Formats: sequence, C-alpha cells, structure tokens
Amino acid sequence: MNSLFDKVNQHRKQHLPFVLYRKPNSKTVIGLFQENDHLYFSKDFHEKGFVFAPFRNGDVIVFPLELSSVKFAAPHLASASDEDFAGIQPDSHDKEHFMALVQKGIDAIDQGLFSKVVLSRSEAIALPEFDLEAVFERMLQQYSTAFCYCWFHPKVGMWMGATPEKLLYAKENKFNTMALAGTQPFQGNDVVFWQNKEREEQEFVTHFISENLKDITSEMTFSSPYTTRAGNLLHLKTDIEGVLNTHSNLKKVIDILHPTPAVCGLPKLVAQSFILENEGYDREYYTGFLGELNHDFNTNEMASDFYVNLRCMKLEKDKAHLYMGCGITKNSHPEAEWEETVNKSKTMKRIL
Ligand SMILES: C=C(O[C@@H]1C=C(C(=O)O)C=C[C@H]1O)C(=O)O
Repeated sequence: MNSLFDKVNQHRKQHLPFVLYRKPNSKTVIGLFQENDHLYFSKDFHEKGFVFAPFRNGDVIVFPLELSSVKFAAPHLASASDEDFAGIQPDSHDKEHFMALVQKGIDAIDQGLFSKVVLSRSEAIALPEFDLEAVFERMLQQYSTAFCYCWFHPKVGMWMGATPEKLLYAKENKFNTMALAGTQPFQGNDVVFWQNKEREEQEFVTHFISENLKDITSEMTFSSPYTTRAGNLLHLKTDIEGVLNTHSNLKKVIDILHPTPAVCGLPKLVAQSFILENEGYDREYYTGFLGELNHDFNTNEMASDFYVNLRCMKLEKDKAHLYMGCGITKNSHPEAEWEETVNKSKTMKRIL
C-alpha cells in the first residue's frame, strides 16, 4: 500500500482528484488518479472511467480513463474482529426529529401517497485527528465483502464508504443486479428469522426491478431471497441476472434502476419528492452510485460495475458526516427504525 498512498498523499497536496476502491471479496485495491482538477460530467454514460453520481437526478461526475493514471496494491490485512461495538451515542434531539419524520412517512403511507419510502438522517462527528491510510485499511479489513472506497475531488470533497449493495454490473448484453432490503443486527446465529415487514419491504424492490426492466430485457432470472451479512448487520437479498435486448443501453437501465426502492421508495417519484421535502438535509452523494464505467480496471475489458453509495460518510477538515436510512412501510415503528439507523451508523464509526 505504501507506494499507492505516496501517490494519494501527493495528489491530496496538489488538490487533484483520485479514487481508491476495492471490490467485494477482492484482494486488489485500485487507485485512479486524475491528472488535472477539472470536473468532468458523463454524457449519457458513454465514457470510460469512474463515475460518482448523486441521489437526485443530476450531474454524474466522471474521472476519465484517458486523463488518469492507474495504480494497484494488494495489502496484507490482519483478520477482522467480530467484537461488539457501542460507538458514540447520537443526540436525543436527533432521535426525536427522526422518529417524527418516520411517523410522517407512515402517515403518508396510511393516506395512500405511496407504499414505501426510505427515510434517512445524517450525523456529524468530530474528528480531531484523521489518518486516511489507517482508516482506509481498517475499512478494508473490517468489510471484506463490501465495495470499499475513498473518493476525492477538490471541488466536491472527500467521501468514503463500505457498501453492501450493487446497483448494476453490465458486460455486453448481460447484466446482474440485486434487490437488497430488510435489516437486523447480526447476533452470531445460523438461523435467522425475518418478520413479514422486512420480507414485504424487500419484495417491493424485487418486484419493481422485475416489472420495470421487463421491456428492455429478453431474459431475467431471480434467486430466492436469502440472508446476507454486511459487517454487523444482516439483510435480505435476491440476486437478479439477465440479458438486455436491442432496445436497451446503459443509460436506459440506470434511469430505471436509480434510485431503487431500496433507497428511495415506491412509486419512485412521489417517494423522492417526499424525501426532498421532508428529510431536512441534502443527501448529496449518499444513496447515489459509484463505480467503473465501461472499463474493468483489472482486466481492461469493457464492463460497468456500479454500487449504491451506502454506509458512507463525507469527510471535512475535522468532521465526518455519516448517513444512514431505512425503508418505511405501513408496519414500521419509529423507535425500531431509529435503532436501525444507529446500527447502520456503526459501520463507519467502527473504523474512525
Ligand atoms: C438506506 C440504507 O440501506 C438500505 C435500506 C435497507 C433497509 O431498509 O432495511 C437495507 C439495505 C439498503 O438497501 C442505508 O444503509 O442507509
């Protein structure tokens, strides 16, 4: 990692953009270093490079391959600890505020406005000392099955995260994605019981993907939902794969999938306006997506590999802003949803 971090430190000093990332279950860290400080935006996902997209429909930033240098590292990491972690306690004000927001979401569902909405909050924590290399290494070590990244642009800021959720992998006309939703803490048990509320919440996502990709695919297969672990949390997941038909292209698939009901809600547009009007803060890149665009940096093949930006934080000089949310349905309880966000906040707190 030393020479990779030499390059990172050089880039940070010169205020130049870079991204470091490691794919789920991979041992290789890839670094992409843009050699000027322009902000480039993707035009219809035709470029090759690395994209970083916000939650709201808007400008998708790309680090273009032809303007960047690439470096690899294969760090030796100690094995992760499974210790329970209490973390810094959030403010009681935050709790009241978030529970009132969840209640408002439940009321809107009862009134028939939508059937699911994903509501979130952000929490700032002081970081008097921050060692990027140490934090990044702890993230790799703790979350071997996540997509781990650190992204920086001098005109946007620094973001870091360890997300369990793939948005889309596409190569030629083949693609795969997932429906991930439903959360409970991992308690070391082999047998896991899921309530109907979580099953329903996850089914919404699978159903949405199946219905909405129908017109641009010629084949699609779905696994049964199964339990998957992300750090100290468990989720329900369905794997989805298929073949895109000739009416399709990357932009069309992304426009359908992003933002999925796993991070926004159903129907998408009403849920999204409810979020924008009521959450009371700007999600920016949280619940956006990021990843390789039209280029697999390991194999140099043409493929795209995007992840949803979850379990992430925005880093400022002496502060980190953590982001976490949860799916609200008619059977949600504000207190339980609050606890879920507290558990999700530990993903980043644990490595700081
Ligand atoms: C919104 C987040 O996670 C999403 C919401 C989940 C849920 O509601 O159970 C589970 C996984 C993610 O799709 C987050 O981590 O902030």
